[in-house]
Amino acid sequence: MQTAFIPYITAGDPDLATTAHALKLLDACGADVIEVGMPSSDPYIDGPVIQASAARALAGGATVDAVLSMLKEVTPELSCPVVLFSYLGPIVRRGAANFTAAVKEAGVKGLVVPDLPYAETCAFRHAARKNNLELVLLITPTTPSERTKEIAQASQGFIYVVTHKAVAVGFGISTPEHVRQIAEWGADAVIIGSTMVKQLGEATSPIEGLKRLEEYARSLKDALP
Ligand SMILES: O=P(O)(O)OC[C@@H](O)[C@@H](O)c1c[nH]c2ccccc12
Repeated sequence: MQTAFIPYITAGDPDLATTAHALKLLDACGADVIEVGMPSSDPYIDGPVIQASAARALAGGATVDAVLSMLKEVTPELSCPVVLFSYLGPIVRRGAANFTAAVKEAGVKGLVVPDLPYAETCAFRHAARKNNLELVLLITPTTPSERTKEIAQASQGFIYVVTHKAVAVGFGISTPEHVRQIAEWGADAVIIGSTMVKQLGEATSPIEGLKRLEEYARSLKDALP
């Protein structure tokens, strides 16, 4: 079994033109899915690296519309699917129906809404399904097992950790050695967020950042069997 490589980047960090390049580059490096984060002003579920990255993206003018129009341009050129991470705020402001339609229009295949309470997923799933978008749900090792079963059944595409379907493991994965080890456990996918974001965020220029991102992404992809 092959373990899929799923890098995460924040849209608009440091600017949307760089994100467009980064998407093409990660696709060329063999990403199997790319997670794109919609920058949020209160990304409270994210760790410090991605929070800082979202702040830079917002300071650089990455609005919801600007992010979606960048994605609309770029997704036709990618061979791998893009999954959008968005907090509930922008979705509620636009309305679930409008938001999911705009996301679909941008060529996005799936949606992760980390602060969507499970109890609310039903209505939301309906809007997502109408637009052919897969709604990926998350569970943690402390989710009670009954609830885990329910969520695993409701999740589409993959579940962001457990049973019956593709299992994607994420949080704290940063080195080729980690990636190799997770592939040995038999996970269907590994997700790398913070350290991916650092390659762009710690660089002195977008060009240097894209170069670092490419080298880093290749080193992880090469570590997979
Ligand atoms: O950053 P890490 O430790 O590599 O973990 C991935 C995680 O950040 C990424 O999948 C992610 C980005 N935004 C999120 C919001 C909720 C859950 C997960 C995420």
